[in-house]
Amino acid sequence: MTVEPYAAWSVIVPAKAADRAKTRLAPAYGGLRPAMARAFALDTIRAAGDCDRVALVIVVSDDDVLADKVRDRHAVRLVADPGLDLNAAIRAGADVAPPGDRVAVIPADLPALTGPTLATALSLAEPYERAVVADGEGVGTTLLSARTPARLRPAFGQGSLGVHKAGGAVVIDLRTDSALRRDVDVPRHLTEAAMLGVGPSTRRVLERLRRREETEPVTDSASSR
Ligand SMILES: Nc1nc2c(ncn2[C@@H]2O[C@H](COP(=O)(O)OP(=O)(O)OP(=O)(O)O)[C@@H](O)[C@H]2O)c(=O)[nH]1
Ligand SMILES: C=C(OP(=O)(O)O)C(=O)O
Repeated sequence: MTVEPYAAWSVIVPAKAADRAKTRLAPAYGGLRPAMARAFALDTIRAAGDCDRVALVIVVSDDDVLADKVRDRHAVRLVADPGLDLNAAIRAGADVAPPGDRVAVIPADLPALTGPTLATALSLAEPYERAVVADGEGVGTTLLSARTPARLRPAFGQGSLGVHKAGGAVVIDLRTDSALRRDVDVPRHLTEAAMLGVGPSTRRVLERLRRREETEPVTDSASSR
């Protein structure tokens, strides 16, 4: 009997430089925001690297600290950010993916993602020319895949799920509480990700946050919020 080998996947992870990333978290977490953004990226990259379906993780970023932490990891390739926008960064990643590999892109803000969860999504996406996973709100995109890098055609941005569906991407129906659907844009999302269980880098930042909250005096106005 001939057993078909599993397809090899390249997974692109675009990550904004941490000093500019995750600005919607700034009001809640202040000075910890850059460390938090970088920790989400590190845990997302770790999960992609842990996924047994993934042959290559392509990290597109200008974040030097992040680059130093991942450059020696097995099967990670670093690509410079073209400095335009998210879709241009993804296209720069797709340009270096092996042309015969299936390719997927996930945002770098999935701190609860694990290798097996990503493997399940990639297996479900495999039969399709293009496939998409919806974020927890069912509006944005947390995974876009294509049979070849040239066919990825990323259209991330507000309401991207609808745009990707209109472009023919088939929706991969994961449970709403899948870690692959819990991107962290606002503080409530971080609470939800923490309940799912985040990776080690994000755990360390949450521990710093807890210590900071313990040492900060609670004022009357703060306690009444
Ligand atoms: N390399 C790269 N990554 C990007 C760029 N824009 C967004 N991203 C990444 O794409 C993912 C999804 O983007 P957003 O959720 O909008 O992240 P963000 O822009 O850091 O967050 P906000 O400032 O709160 O809007 C995040 O992991 C970002 O780091 C870009 O221009 N270049
Ligand atoms: C960029 C996107 O969304 P967000 O900024 O909400 O993560 C998207 O879902 O395409």
